[in-house]
Amino acid sequence: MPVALCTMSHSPLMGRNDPAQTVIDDVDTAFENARTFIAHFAPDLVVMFAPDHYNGVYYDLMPPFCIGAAAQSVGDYGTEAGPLDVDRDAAYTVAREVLSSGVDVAFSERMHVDHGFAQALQLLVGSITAVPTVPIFINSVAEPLGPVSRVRLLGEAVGRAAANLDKRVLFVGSGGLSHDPPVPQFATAPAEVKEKLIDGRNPTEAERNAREKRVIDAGRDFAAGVATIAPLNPQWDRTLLDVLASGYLEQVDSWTNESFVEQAGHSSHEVRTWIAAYAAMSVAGKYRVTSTFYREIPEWIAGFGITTAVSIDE
Ligand SMILES: O=C(O)CCc1cccc(O)c1O
Ligand SMILES: [Fe+2]
Repeated sequence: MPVALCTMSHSPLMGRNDPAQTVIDDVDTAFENARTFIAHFAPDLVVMFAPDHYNGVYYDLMPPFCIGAAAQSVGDYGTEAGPLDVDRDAAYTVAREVLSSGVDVAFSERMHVDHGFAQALQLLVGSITAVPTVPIFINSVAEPLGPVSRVRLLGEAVGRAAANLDKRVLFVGSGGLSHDPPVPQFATAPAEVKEKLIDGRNPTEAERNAREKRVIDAGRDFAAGVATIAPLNPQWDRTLLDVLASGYLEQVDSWTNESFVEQAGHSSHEVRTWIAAYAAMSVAGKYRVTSTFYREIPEWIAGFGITTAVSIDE
């Protein structure tokens, strides 16, 4: 069965701190093209890699990776809340293959996910229940992180599992590219924030609003050039897009986690989701990137990219 790929940046600042209308129009067109691509491919299953931002997964038990056999969206930033339409059988099959490969992935019968999953599903397929999904969490914010080579191996193992599902599988990666939104860091957080990073599920409405306001304010300051967060790095982003399109994904193995932070900001680790998706795609043979959108969008605190790809031997 054929496989296809769509990777995209997400940003909950979309619609909350918008750039010029021409930029929005360009992004809308790119998403429209991605939706057309996906509709044409007609996936039976979405296998989706996405991060979390201390809305669903916390330091009480922080896995590097987790496959969900069932998942709940927390509905942060006005995204759709409630259960995703998870294909449990496919999730178990994928988990078995990944574990057999020696990648020690966590597994959940009630994974909690945030805008990293929900916004992408809503933008690409319309809702969190539109297409059966296997959600795969990739820790992209909570230190310590393993080497990015492990993410590539995770992606390959997922790709092998997908090949045995007898389904048209769309691999999705959600996150990145270069960006440094004000996500708290455990090491430097004050005690009360530390506690929220360990066990912050079900925040009060006031707590959620305060968190979201902090990020929205940061977006406003960043676009005005007065924020203290790291700049976007379009050159780094373009290099990453080139590496992913080249098919020679082992190149990322030499990229240290420190280099991601130094060159592209703390949340650039979210491109782990793109690396995993492309690695999964690579298992089916050579692939061709069929569309690439890229634009720096400081208002959304994102080097903002959208790509689609198909197998060449399809
Ligand atoms: O609320 C948060 O913790 C971060 C929100 C956020 C902002 C910009 C780009 C992102 O990828 C993102 O996730
Ligand atoms: Fe994010």
